[in-house]
Amino acid sequence: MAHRTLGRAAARGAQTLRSLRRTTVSPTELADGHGPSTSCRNLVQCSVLGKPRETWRLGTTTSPTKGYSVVGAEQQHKAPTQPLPDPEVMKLVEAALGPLDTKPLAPPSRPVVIVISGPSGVGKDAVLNRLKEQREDLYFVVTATSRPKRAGEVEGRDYFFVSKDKFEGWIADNMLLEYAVVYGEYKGIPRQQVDAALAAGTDVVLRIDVQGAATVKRLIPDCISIFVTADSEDVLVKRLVARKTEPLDKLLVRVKTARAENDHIKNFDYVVVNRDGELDACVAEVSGIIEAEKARVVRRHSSHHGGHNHHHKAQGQGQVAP
Ligand SMILES: Nc1ncnc2c1ncn2[C@@H]1O[C@H](COP(=O)(O)OP(=O)(O)OP(=O)(O)O)[C@@H](O)[C@H]1O
Ligand SMILES: Nc1nc2c(ncn2[C@@H]2O[C@H](COP(=O)(O)O)[C@@H](O)[C@H]2O)c(=O)[nH]1
Repeated sequence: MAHRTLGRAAARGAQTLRSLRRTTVSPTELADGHGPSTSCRNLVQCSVLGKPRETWRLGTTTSPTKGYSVVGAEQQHKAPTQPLPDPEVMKLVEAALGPLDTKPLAPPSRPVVIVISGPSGVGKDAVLNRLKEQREDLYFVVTATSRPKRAGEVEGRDYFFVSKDKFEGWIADNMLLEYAVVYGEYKGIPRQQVDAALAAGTDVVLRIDVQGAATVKRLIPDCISIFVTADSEDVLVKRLVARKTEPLDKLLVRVKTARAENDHIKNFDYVVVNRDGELDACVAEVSGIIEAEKARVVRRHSSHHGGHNHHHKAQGQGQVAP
């Protein structure tokens, strides 16, 4: 699948970046033609010539006292050379044991459902939007709502915006995996999106409120649930106020709800703090959790099928008609 290939390429790129090492060269070394390598010198020269973006991308920093600190020197090094297997010995092994199997030794990981939840304004959308850019291997479900579209929101990207009547029709037709009334409006997960992605072997990400997370955990016990929180209540509320999407009365409801939601952290598998100004760190943590969970042997055992049996009627919560 094309997007899986892209995902693997992204992971390889991240690995390469992780393996980069910091080295230091002085301007004199550069002028002399010494230093780590030609392309590394070029990177530093970019910085000297005032192209900060080029050098920033590879993590280069400048130091007035020590010269120029460069990340990227190791990129020039070849992977350690592997000795070639002796063909004669290979023949002897195959003669003794029969043809060697080229199938992957690790069983493939079954697709997982990842639930991202947390209080309003904590940054769930911000985290997921960044994750989308990095992880083309994941499917991000677009949920449905009866809430009116906010300025800047796009149909089919942020939500499927539908009337209350239409939403209730979907409930009656069992088209929603989960639904709830959140801040007085219907929100629900179109079942078909989840089923299609899982059937294609793709991991699915759901961004839902805490009551929805509890419902999905009950329907899909082996889902990975992650509660995103902020540094403090003060930081959370400042974020919500700065977003300017709610009038004061509705904002107060969200803050009161956030207080109650925080008590539900214990029901989640993971809690991740989306620290102020450190969105990327939060995204990396979420991505790391997903990778670690997918590497768990229990998720790879082909005979284990726990979890994805969610084909009974959606259990809406707080089903007071909005
Ligand atoms: N790490 C961060 N540091 C500073 N600001 C952030 C951070 N993460 C998100 N924000 C900002 O906080 C605001 C709220 O974020 P966002 O809309 O993603 O929250 P949310 O959890 O999806 O909210 P809701 O549940 O109401 O949809 C946005 O203006 C966003 O840009
Ligand atoms: N239980 C569900 N909650 C959902 C779903 N889709 C979104 N949400 C959550 O609603 C709140 C408020 O969102 P907003 O866009 O009005 O600010 C937020 O916490 C979302 O995660 C869903 O399908 N089910």
